[in-house]
Amino acid sequence: MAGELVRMQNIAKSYGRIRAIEDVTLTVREKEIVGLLGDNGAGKSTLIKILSGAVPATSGDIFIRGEKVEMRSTTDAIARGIETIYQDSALVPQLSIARNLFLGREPLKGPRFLNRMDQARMNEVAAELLRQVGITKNIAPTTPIGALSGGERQAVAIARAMYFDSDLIILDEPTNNLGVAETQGVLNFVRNARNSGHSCIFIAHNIHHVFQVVDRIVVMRRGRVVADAIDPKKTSVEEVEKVITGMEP
Ligand SMILES: Nc1ncnc2c1ncn2[C@@H]1O[C@H](COP(=O)(O)OP(=O)(O)OP(=O)(O)O)[C@@H](O)[C@H]1O
Repeated sequence: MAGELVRMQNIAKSYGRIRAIEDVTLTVREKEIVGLLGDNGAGKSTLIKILSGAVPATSGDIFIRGEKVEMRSTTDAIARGIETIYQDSALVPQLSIARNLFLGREPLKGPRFLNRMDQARMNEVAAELLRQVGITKNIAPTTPIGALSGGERQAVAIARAMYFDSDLIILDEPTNNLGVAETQGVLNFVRNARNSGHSCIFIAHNIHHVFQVVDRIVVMRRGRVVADAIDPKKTSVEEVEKVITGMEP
């Protein structure tokens, strides 16, 4: 079995007097796709915000490949190989696809002190990535992000995480507001992510989408993990719905 990539151990988070999550332990193995499910307010977003460095935990520890780490900012998390993709993920609509792919990590050309971006190289890599993530329509790397559909934007954000070789890609509701074909595109990217050696945490309200791509389902309810080893191949959507709502016998 593949090794453990991430372990969040006994994590708690309070916002003032509100306990958003309590004593949560979550692990993700190498090349594993974990589906994180739970009703509104169950604590899913809070948990992944802690892992992505966006908010600090009140208590608990995070380990990456067994080493204890501090996630003080999203930059810390990205440096540790954890990339989070939200709906409309930090892409700049006015900038081109190529510029968005390299945002903050642009390749340079000529002497370093001139700080000149290598536009041709960015376009070349972007064109190849667009092909890899299945944007086969004739979209040039110089197209502004603002001209793309929701699904195509997700594809660009996922391509970015894959190109910079993030170990763990967190997708928070990536299929929200997407059409059928675009949704299938995103689900394909997730499958490809595993095939190319990445791990994912996939959060979606649509359980059917989660069932299609994940290796294991974790369910949160009222700030706690109530199930963490559900195999989607061995259960039904209805059974998982019961766990989510707390209606199981
Ligand atoms: N910034 C905040 N300040 C105060 N309370 C918060 C804050 N963020 C989240 N909470 C509370 O923490 C709890 C967990 O919320 P969280 O957003 O993590 O749940 P979720 O499972 O992601 O829900 P959803 O599916 O609706 O996004 C909720 O009770 C929520 O109201």
